[in-house]
Amino acid sequence: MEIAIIAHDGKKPEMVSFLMKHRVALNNNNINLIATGTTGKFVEQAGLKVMKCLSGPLGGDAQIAARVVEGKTNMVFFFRDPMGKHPHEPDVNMLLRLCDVHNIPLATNPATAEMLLDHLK
Ligand SMILES: O=C(CO)COP(=O)(O)O
Repeated sequence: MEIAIIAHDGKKPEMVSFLMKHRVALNNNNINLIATGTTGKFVEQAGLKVMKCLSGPLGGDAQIAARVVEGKTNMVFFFRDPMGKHPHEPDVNMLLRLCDVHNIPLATNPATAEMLLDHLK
């Protein structure tokens, strides 16, 4: 199973600590992580294996949206910063919309992501 992980800058530390907390569940369920570029770097530095796309503003959200459409990504954890403005907001909205179009579970905060992971156990 493939889970896409994306975090805006203000949420990257939260994403890393979320993944570290759940690394055993991620391993046990054979989950492959894919991430936007900078989120992926943070996660790699924490010692986890992750496939990296381009950075979000350079099209990383769009690359992940394409994987959702193609049926390659099964779940998306997108920790958005509700306080921030982002130049690539249209890409972000496209990804969220396509998750709904294709009925792909989407968590925009750690509490929801935890519930989705619990469901896999
Ligand atoms: O901007 C993002 C999502 O919209 C995240 O991209 P990065 O992981 O490259 O910072």
